[in-house]
Amino acid sequence: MIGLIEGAGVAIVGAALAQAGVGLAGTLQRRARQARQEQADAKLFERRATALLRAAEAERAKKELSWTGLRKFTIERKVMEANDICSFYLKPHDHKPLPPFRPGQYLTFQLRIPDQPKPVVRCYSLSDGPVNLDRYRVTIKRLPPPRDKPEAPPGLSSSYFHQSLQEGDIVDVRAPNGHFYLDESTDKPVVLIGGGVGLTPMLSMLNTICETGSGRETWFFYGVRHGGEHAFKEHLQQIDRNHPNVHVVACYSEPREEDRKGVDYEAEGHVSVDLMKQMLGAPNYEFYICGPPPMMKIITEGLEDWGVPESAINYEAFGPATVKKKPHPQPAQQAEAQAADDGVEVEFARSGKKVTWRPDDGAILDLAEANGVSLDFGCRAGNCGTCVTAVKEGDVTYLSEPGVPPEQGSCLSCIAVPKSRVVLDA
Ligand SMILES: NC(=O)C1=CN([C@@H]2O[C@H](COP(=O)(O)OP(=O)(O)OC[C@H]3O[C@@H](n4cnc5c(N)ncnc54)[C@H](OP(=O)(O)O)[C@@H]3O)[C@@H](O)[C@H]2O)C=CC1
Repeated sequence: MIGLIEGAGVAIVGAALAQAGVGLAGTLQRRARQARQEQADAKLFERRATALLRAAEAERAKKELSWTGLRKFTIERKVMEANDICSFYLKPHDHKPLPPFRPGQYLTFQLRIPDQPKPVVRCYSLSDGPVNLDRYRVTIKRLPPPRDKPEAPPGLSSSYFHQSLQEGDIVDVRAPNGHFYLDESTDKPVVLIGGGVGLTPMLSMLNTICETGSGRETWFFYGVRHGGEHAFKEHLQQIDRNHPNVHVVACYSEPREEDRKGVDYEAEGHVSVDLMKQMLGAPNYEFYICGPPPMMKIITEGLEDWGVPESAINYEAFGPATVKKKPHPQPAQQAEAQAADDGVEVEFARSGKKVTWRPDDGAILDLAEANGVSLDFGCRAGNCGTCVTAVKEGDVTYLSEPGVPPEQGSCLSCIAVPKSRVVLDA
């Protein structure tokens, strides 16, 4: 009996110990989880605090070091990155420090090109991060004639950069500018999308994410035709290898025989929203896009259809066919929109031309060019002010917010559209 009781006692104590053991293990596991969570929170807090400090310091340095008007820069180095794509490393000729910029911003150049009656203004994205700032870098593709118009001249300023400007030459440059830049105040997962030389601002963002040690989940989808056009290949593959939070996906639309899938590139075809759906699963990312206009249009629309809110889609467009987001007119704007659909008269007074504008014609600058009226332009994004044109009659509205609003009675023709009949001094 005693033996039985003793046996039962041992069993009870054993069970109690086992239970205590389970309880202890559970407690230890909970504590370990808690400690890991606290560690992760502390890391996140540290990263955010560092990012905020860096942003405040950058803002201070920018105010102190930025310049107005033109500043002289020496082309220190020219580096070919792929067929027809060249990087230009620019050192300030005055040897003074450079202001930081936001990853995604661009420089505006005022070029004195022989045989051109006026200085030519062009904007090129900075292609490196703003972390080690002893020089700026822009990467420029020598623009060939359009594929469907081989007889047209190649890009004026990109040819000048590639063929005429040499190491040691001096160029006039305005301070970094632009509204398209990476939001560094958040840790939200981000998707960068680049096409062709449109990879330049994305590279600036990607380098910043890596150089600042941000642990932010980052995807970079970019498309080129083949290995011959694959600029920064080794650099991007190295980033993909060395940063577990960063995933780089290269797509070739026309791979050559020697291009190896899985080695040189990851996917065949265009960068597409379908590919992103496969690889990302869900659309809860911040998206940044820069590339050829048809790519920007199709991807922007695809992302909206996938449920990405408009506020999470950021894009850069230099060039005539900017992305036109789906309009959501207020009732009061319906009549105006309808009138615009029916056509609005635009008169270029000095050229003696009257033409009808419809929404598909794009900005007034695009309309002018399509009708043989020559207007000056620079950034084609409403920032540099080169395209300012006097409005003699009527009123305009803008496709995107002007960087610097023009004087009363003038408009930025590169992003302006007529509200009603307008007469322009052009
Ligand atoms: N900061 C900025 O705003 C900058 C903007 N850019 C812009 O980037 C553009 C890049 O030009 P470029 O290098 O000549 O580009 P490419 O014409 O070489 O095109 C690059 C890649 O994009 C592909 N592509 C074409 N259409 C689509 C589409 N609908 N969807 C997905 N992919 C597509 C092309 O495929 P395919 O073989 O079918 O042609 C090609 O693989 C320029 O138009 C310029 O305006 C460039 C630099 C800076």
